[in-house]
Amino acid sequence: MVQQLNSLGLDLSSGTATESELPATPSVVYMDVNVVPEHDKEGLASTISSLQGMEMSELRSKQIYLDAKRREALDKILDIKGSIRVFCRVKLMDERKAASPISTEADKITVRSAGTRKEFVLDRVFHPESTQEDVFREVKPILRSALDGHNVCILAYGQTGTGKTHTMEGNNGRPGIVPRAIEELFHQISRDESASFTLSMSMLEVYMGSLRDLFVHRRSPARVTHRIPKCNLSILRSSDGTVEIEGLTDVQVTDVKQARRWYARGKHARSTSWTNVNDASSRSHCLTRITISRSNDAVDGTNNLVSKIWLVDLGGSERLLKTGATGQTLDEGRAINLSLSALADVIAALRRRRDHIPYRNSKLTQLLSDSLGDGSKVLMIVHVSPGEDDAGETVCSLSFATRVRAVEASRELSEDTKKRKQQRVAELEQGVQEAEEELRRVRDQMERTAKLIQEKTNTLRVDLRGSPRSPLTLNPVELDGGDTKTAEKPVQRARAAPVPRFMSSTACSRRRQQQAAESLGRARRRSTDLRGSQSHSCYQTSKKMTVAYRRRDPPLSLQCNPLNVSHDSVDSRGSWSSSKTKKVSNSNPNLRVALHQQHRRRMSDLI
Ligand SMILES: Nc1ncnc2c1ncn2[C@@H]1O[C@H](COP(=O)(O)OP(=O)(O)OP(=O)(O)O)[C@@H](O)[C@H]1O
Repeated sequence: MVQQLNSLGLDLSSGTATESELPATPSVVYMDVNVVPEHDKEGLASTISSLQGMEMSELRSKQIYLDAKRREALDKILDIKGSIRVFCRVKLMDERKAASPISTEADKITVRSAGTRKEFVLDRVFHPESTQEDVFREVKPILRSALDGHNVCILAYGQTGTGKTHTMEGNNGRPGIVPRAIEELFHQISRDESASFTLSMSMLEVYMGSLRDLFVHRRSPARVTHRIPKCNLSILRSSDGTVEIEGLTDVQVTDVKQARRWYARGKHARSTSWTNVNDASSRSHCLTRITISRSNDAVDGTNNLVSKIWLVDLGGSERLLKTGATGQTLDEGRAINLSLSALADVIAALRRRRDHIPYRNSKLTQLLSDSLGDGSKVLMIVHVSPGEDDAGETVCSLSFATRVRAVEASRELSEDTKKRKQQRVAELEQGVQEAEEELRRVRDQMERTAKLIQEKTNTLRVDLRGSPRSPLTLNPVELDGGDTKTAEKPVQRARAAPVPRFMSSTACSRRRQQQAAESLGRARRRSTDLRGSQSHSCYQTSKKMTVAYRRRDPPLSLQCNPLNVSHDSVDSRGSWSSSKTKKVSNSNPNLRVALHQQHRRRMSDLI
């Protein structure tokens, strides 16, 4: 068998057969059936079955192995680097200002002020001239681990005006982490054929301890009293620790453009809410959640993983230091103070591997509780001002960063150990790169093999159609994989004819044919269902949608709107227009069905 495959130019051991090594398309040679002796036809059929069976299954096994190897190496890298990492970004210095009291090194920042000198060691320090690209380069690997099934949390922390929003959102010319992450995720899933992915998005704001959905429709202030029912969402926690927010709008996004439009809408709602509640900009936390459903059916048909990425623009921390505030300002200051302090406590407890992690101390930590702990990857970017006037607050922010980091590793490690760690990381990174290259080669070979199978199958079909000797008159519709009903009669005729043994259908091929017919029937039924269906039926087809997305088919999303929010409610400017077809779905597929009735009730209140 191996000899047979090798004679076709497919080298299983190396997996590096090239296009030129593959045999020329034999269809021209076999157009005239008289040229194809019976024993050659048998050989062709047995080659097809070998390619379908042995070759493809070997390639698939290799793909699974390499993917596992790549993920394992990536996990090890993140473990060595630490699953909680703290970066610092120093804001670009205003030219008019005097010399900065801050000096930076790759992982160290020093603040000199009022005759004192304080040094802080972090995982990475970005100097004022660092670009958005520099920052994102360090963030990128963590996104890969989200696609591999880990929950990820990226938090921007710092005094008001130090560039948290600049880092997370950026602007048109210099996009920040969120738009870049969206683009990167779509780029990675388009290349990763080891699994199918579906992405969905939510945005919310934590203000004074209550949660507000940023994707929800808002009316003019005069009608606000009737129209903002989703400003105090509840947090649900399942027995396995998974967190879900009851009634939070979760929109499935099938491409970068769509995701960007939703993000623009969320940002817009956030700024509007600031205006509504008077200067709340630095008193709220803005959270963007991207949920990734990974289905490994492309490889082994078993695993289904759901992971999420939280991208958090935290409220300004300077209010922690302010005293003498009264009334609402004092309350807001307290709310921020409490939630940031609770966050630091949680991260410090996790870092020190404490038994009890105090998640319940704030809404923010409750929300993030399944994305901060074991198996999750956390990245906090602490923002500081380079100005002399802000030196006090800078020291406070960096002390907070150090507390979060709970220096247990790098600073206490000897230079020798540090070097060994770096070397190990470099080796693992090399391993990841090699596995990715090998995966690309395997994917190419799978494509070539599939093409070859198709060509050989076509050759046999052409032979049967065109053969003056052959009594078979197979229906072209059936031959081309068409409607099984229309193909039924000719197939029966074919059965009755004296078919060569190798051409008679096997139990396996009959089963495949049966499955194809069933899935065609299912697809038709589903597309009919979708026209008037509820959210859950759309989610059932999400896997198919991903496949369609990959193949650049006409967008199925136009038939199936898995967001439960009508597409026409989103215009190109990112503004919101009211639509009666708008519905809300829960973002956690596991809770979706259970919560379905509640959502419908909530939305019926809305309409
Ligand atoms: N690294 C940087 N390079 C250039 N401009 C920056 C940088 N960081 C911040 N800025 C600019 O400084 C201003 C304030 O930044 P930004 O709004 O991001 O601060 P913030 O920390 O999010 O404030 P707040 O807490 O009020 O939301 C913005 O105009 C922003 O474009």
